[in-house]
Amino acid sequence: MSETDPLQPICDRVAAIWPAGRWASLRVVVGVSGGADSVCLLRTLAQMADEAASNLIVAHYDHQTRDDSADDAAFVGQLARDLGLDFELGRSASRDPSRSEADLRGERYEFLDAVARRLGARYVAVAHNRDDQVETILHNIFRGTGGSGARGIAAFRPLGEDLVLARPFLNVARQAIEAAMAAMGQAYRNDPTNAEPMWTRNWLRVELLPMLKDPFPQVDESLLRLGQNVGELQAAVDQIAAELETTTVVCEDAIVRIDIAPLQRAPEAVKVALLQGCWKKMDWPQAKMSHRHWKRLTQLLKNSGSEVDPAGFDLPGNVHVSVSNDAIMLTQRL
Ligand SMILES: Nc1ncnc2c1ncn2[C@@H]1O[C@H](COP(=O)(O)OP(=O)(O)OP(=O)(O)O)[C@@H](O)[C@H]1O
Repeated sequence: MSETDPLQPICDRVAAIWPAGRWASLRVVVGVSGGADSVCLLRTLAQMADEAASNLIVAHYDHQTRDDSADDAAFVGQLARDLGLDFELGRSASRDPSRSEADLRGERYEFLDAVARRLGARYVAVAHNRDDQVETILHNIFRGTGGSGARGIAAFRPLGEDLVLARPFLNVARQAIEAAMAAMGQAYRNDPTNAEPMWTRNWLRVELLPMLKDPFPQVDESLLRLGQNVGELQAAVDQIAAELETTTVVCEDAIVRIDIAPLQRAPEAVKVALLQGCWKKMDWPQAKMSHRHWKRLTQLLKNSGSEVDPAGFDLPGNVHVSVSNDAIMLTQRL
């Protein structure tokens, strides 16, 4: 590649977290909405994979949220053909305008997951970028988050067995993406909903962050550094919790038993990580577990549950808590 190749700096940034040697010989489903980010991701991966680019599968999901959404699908299909790549199109059965952002995301990931499994892919790649990471960290801080939320978006996340969600653009700024697309003359579709400050995330992007950048020009870097530092601390806490778990937690017949005494003096963050590890292991829903709920449990680990009603109490997700013989017992009532 020539030194003036506009995509090269982006390929280098991606290679720093996801070198082609790790994925180019495997099948990779690339989620392409048609916007600048995912079009750029596709072009970047195709360039990095070079001759192995035919392992890339272009996948687009038509949510049917806009009258012209079929044009996005046609655009992505044409781009796949131009690059000589396979194209998979999914289409929502619903046109219901009241579907939430989370509903749409859920449908989309279900589709990407299904395509990947059907075609034997090892990765699904999506194009969340550095600005998305900044917005996510800020959003999570405002919503109220523990260490895991302040870490932001993970670069890699398992999607069940043998399939990994990869976000190789987390170090690539939106501005660099748009500049590279312009320099290459690569067209992309604009999603008009991205510029409307109607959803909280878009409000952060369109209104708040630009406002913060005036008095704090380094706000992006500061938030990213915070996310990274918190991530490292959280990893250390998780490790301590995992070690303690081996001697204090027993899961048997759908009942989790946690010995209180050895955990009494453990720091609060370690107790929370240990408890969240139990929820994960048992596949219990955590979404409705608030700070207050975790706090209630860590209090039990602190004072041996002496003030708990013998009948116990329930937590969201129908998880029942009781205390007996110096241990907390957790079980899900179905
Ligand atoms: N309709 C689509 N079809 C295929 N892939 C898509 C589609 N929409 C989004 N993607 C993929 O997901 C990435 C992230 O998109 P977007 O930020 O809109 O969604 P999200 O997963 O809901 O993220 P967030 O949680 O930040 O809102 C895109 O860059 C693209 O790779």
